[in-house]
Amino acid sequence: MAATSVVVLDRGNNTTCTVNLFGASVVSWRVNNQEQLFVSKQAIFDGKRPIRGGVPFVFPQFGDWAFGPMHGFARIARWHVEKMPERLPSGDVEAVFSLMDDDFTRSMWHFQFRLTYRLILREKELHFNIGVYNPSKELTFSCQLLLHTYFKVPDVRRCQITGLHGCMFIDKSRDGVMYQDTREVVTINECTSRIYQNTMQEHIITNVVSGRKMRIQKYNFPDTVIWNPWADLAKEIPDLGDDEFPNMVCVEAGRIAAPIVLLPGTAFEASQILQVM
Ligand SMILES: O=P(O)(O)OC[C@H]1O[C@H](O)[C@H](O)[C@@H](O)[C@@H]1O
Repeated sequence: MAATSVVVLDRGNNTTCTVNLFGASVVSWRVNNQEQLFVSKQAIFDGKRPIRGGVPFVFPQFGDWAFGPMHGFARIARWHVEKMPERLPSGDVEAVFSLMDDDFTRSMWHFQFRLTYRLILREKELHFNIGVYNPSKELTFSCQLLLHTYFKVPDVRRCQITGLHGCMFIDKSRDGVMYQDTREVVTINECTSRIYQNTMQEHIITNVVSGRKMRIQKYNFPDTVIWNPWADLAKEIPDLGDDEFPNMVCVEAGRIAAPIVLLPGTAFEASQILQVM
């Protein structure tokens, strides 16, 4: 399989979702021809480095990892197509991807696992359904899971994000200490890297493409990471243009603070729905 193999879900009316099998990274979501996701112009598609933008799949570790690459191996592993895009009776289009342990994953993480990733493209929505299964007969594992969604925005300084009011967060861009956000809506005006805990089930981001709003609904994803590198850090990221940071905001639904613990033979499910309002 070539490094850049893609699968396209096409709902008609120029509404499509493109998935790169490298990492099962969603690299495009167009609604009526309007791209909703940010992918850097400098993104590298070499089948080795994670793709800068879209929706990288973070598993089994969020952030730095002693045993493997930053944000785990799922975003740099070759996924399988479990089910090619298929039109449902509703007219929506569904595709299913999977990742199992192999020599590559076991070289970093000595556990058997199976991930299933079901995407459903609706008229103005994209559904992400994730299953994590532990097929082992003896071993329990714990893991983190996150969808590192990069939303495309005309100017991040004009975005407001709801659903974080009163939440505790770890500020990775400062000292990793815990703070509480008392703002009704969150705005971003500097380098931001925060892990908010026990966030609301729904976030709304204002001023995404065409001045519209984006609704994020999440299930079994108690945490939300907000990330924008801003000007100085952007210069240090080789696969991100120096002037691109205003056009992206990462709002990432995940399970970070309390990792998923899977006993032998058990499974975990989580999902996210993105909706253009
Ligand atoms: O550059 P990456 O490995 O893709 O990570 C990009 C960013 O992801 C998350 O949002 C983290 O909170 C940040 O600390 C990290 O810099």
